[in-house]
Amino acid sequence: MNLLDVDQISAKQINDIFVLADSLRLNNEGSSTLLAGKTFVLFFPETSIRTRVTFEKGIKELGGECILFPPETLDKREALRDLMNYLNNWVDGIIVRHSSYSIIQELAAQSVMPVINAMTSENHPCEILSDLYTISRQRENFRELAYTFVGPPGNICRSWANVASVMNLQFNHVCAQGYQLGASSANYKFHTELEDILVHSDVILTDSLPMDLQSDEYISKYQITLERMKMTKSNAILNPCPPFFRGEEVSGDAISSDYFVGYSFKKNLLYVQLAIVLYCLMK
Ligand SMILES: NC(=O)NCCC[C@H](N)C(=O)O
Repeated sequence: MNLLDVDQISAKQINDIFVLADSLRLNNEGSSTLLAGKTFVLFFPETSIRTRVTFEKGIKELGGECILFPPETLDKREALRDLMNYLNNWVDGIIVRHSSYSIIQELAAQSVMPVINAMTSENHPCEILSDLYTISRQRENFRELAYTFVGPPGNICRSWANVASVMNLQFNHVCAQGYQLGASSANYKFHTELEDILVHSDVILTDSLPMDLQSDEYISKYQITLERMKMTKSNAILNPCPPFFRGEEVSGDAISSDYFVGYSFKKNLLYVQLAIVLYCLMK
């Protein structure tokens, strides 16, 4: 199977991926040859760091091989259908970061092997599944928490909204008027007043700001500062999507505080992405 976005898999499948990630994390014996003889083609821009390091490291640790191309390789004149029908001869999986989600969907439609979306402009399923996995292993009541995303309705916001609807989570989106992701639902509520919703929030999520939101007016109203984090529920956490920018969507004092869950929070990207690879190969 493919992993194109979180709203294309079920809550049970997400749970199965999380259980697989547990066993990889706890380093079950014999796992080191699970991908022996398997070859993965990766399409990543040179600027990708975390997602690529963890996919490549994980695949190699389980005995698999990675062949890396820049995503522009997919923008050549050759029809993707032709490219995929050649790759189908030799390759066991495709992992692709490309701005265009429709290119990834087209690759998947032509592929006999799993295609995994490693981020598009529309969505970022692997990152969000990894974040939710980490929260779920730190907080047993993760399904009852209030998740508040403050920022643009981009790829990170959209994948959080999608996972919220699959897992039936309470997801708040806070941004300026006009930046709503979609209609309100049981799992998606849009707000323009940050302070009003912080008091009901357990997990604060951010993404970097596009140019049109990098104004003093927006930043003073919506930046996550230490003072604002103090308004949240007890035990609340701040999980900014990297790369994050101090002085823009988050303040330096919020990042230096105990609310920031830290760099180790992303450690599970390695296990969750590998679990996704193994799960997609099995199904
Ligand atoms: N760690 C990552 O994979 N970063 C995600 C960056 C998300 C950001 N909205 C972007 O599209 O560049």
